Amino acid sequence: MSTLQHSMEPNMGASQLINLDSSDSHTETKIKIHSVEVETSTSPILPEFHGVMVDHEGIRVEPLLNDDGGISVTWEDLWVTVSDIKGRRKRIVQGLTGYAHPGEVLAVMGPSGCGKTTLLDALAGRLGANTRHTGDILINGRKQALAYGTSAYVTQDETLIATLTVIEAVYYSAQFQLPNSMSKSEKKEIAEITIQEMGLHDCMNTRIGGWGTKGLSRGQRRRVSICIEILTRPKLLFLDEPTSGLDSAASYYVMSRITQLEQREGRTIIAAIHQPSSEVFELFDNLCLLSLGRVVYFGPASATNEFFTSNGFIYPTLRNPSDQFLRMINTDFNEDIEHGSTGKVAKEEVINILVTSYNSSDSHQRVKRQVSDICRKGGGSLETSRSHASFFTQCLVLTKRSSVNMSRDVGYYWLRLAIYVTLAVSLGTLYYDVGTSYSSIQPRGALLMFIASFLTFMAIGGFPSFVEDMKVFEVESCSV
Ligand SMILES: Nc1ncnc2c1ncn2[C@@H]1O[C@H](COP(=O)(O)OP(=O)(O)OP(=O)(O)O)[C@@H](O)[C@H]1O
Repeated sequence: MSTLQHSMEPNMGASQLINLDSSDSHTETKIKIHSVEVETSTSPILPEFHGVMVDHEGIRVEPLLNDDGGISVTWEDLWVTVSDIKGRRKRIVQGLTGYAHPGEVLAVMGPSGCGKTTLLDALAGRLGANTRHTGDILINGRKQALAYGTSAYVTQDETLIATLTVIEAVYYSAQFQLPNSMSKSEKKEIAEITIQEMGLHDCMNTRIGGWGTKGLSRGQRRRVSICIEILTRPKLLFLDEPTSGLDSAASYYVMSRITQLEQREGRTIIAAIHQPSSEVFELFDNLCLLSLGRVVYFGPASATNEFFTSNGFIYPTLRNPSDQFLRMINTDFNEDIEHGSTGKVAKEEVINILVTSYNSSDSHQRVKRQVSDICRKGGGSLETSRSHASFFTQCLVLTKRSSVNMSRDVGYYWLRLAIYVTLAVSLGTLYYDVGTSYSSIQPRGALLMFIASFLTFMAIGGFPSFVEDMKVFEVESCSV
C-alpha cells in the first residue's frame, strides 16, 4: 500500500506528477495531481488524504489510468436478485457502486451470506441461471468482454485432480493455458516459479489428495488453485476466500505475494475475504464492506476505523479491527452493540446507521465521482486476444492427464481391469468349446447379454470419477 511520505505544497500546479514511496521497497506509484488545495476542516468520516481522488473539497489526487493495458472495473447501482422456489425474487445485492483500479487490492468483506461471492460473480460475468442483475458493470469505462487469459477467478471450492502431484497439476495446466509459442521447458519454468511464489516448493511432488486419500492440507490445496489461475498472469484477478483454511502466517505470506505481483504487474485484484488478520488487512488498498447486500463502507481500508469511530462505534484499540467491525454488522447472532452516548443498539439499527451515514458521506460522493471519472476517461486499450495452446495440444495434454489420473486411481482403473480379466477368464472357461451348431445359439446369446449388462453395470461404477472430472472441466472451461 502506498503511503504519502512527503508534505505537499498547497499550490502545486495542475497535472504535476509526484512519486509516492511505497511501503514495499520495490515499487513506486505514480500519482497525477490535477489540483491541490489545502482543506481547512477535516471530514467527519475520512481523514484529509488517503491517496485517493479528492476534488474541490480538498486535494484532488487520482491514480494514472491504465495506459499499460491495466484493467479498471466499475459498477454502478448494481442489483442482483434470485428467484426462490415460489417464484418470488430475493434481493442479494442492493444498489452497489464501486470500482477497482490496476495495481490495487480491493477487499470485499462482510458476514457470511452478505453477498460477497455474488458481487464477484456479477463482476466476473459468472452469475447463475436463476439470478438476474441490473446496473452497469464496465471495464475501462466500456461494456466489453475480457479476452482469454486477461482475467482469472479463484473460486471458493477447490476443483483439483486428487491423484496428481502439485507440479503435475500446475504444469499440465500451464501446458494448455500458455501459448504454443512457448517451449515445454519455459512452461515448466513458469509452473515452478509460480509454485515457489505460493510457497509450495516443499510439497511440489506431493499428491493433492481428496476424499479417501490424504494429500495436501486444505490451505495448500487453496494455494495450488491460486497457482493454476495466475499462470497466465491475468490483469484482473478475482479471489473468493483466498485465505480460507490457511493459518495466519500462511494467509499473510500468500496475500503479500499476491499483492507484490499486483504492484509489480499492475494487476487489479478483487478479493472476497472472511476474516483477515490485522497484518493481512493492512495489505488492502480499498475496502468494500457489505452487510445484507448493502454497502456499509467503501473506501480506503486504512480509514475504516475512523468511519466507525465517527459514527459512534468505538472498539478496543488492541484488537484486530476487522474482527470488531465484522462482529458489529453480523446479523446472524443477536447482540447489542455499544453506540456512542445512546447506549446499546440492536444489530439492524447499527447497519441502518452505518448505511445511512455512508450514503450521505463524502466518501460515497468520491466513489461516485471516481466511477464517473473512470467511465469518462476510459482507459488503455485492452488486449483483444491472448493465445493459448492449440486445440490439438489441449487434446493431447488432457488425454495424457486423464490417463495418468485413471492409472493412479486404483478403484477406477486397476480394480476394474482385474475384474474384467477375471470375468474374461471365467466366461472363457465356462463357454469354452461351445461349438458352432444350432444348439450353441442360445448359450452365445446368453453370453452376449451377460457381457452387455455387466459392462453397463461397470460403467455406472465409474460415474463418481466422471462427476469429479466434470467439475474440473467446468472450472477450466470458464477460464478458457
Ligand atoms: N443462485 C442462487 N440461488 C439462491 N440463492 C442464492 C444464489 N446465490 C446466492 N444466493 C443467496 O444469496 C446470499 C448471498 O450469497 P453469497 O454466496 O454471495 O454470500 P457470501 O457473502 O459470499 O457468503 P460466504 O461468505 O458464506 O461465502 C445467500 O443467502 C445465498 O443463499
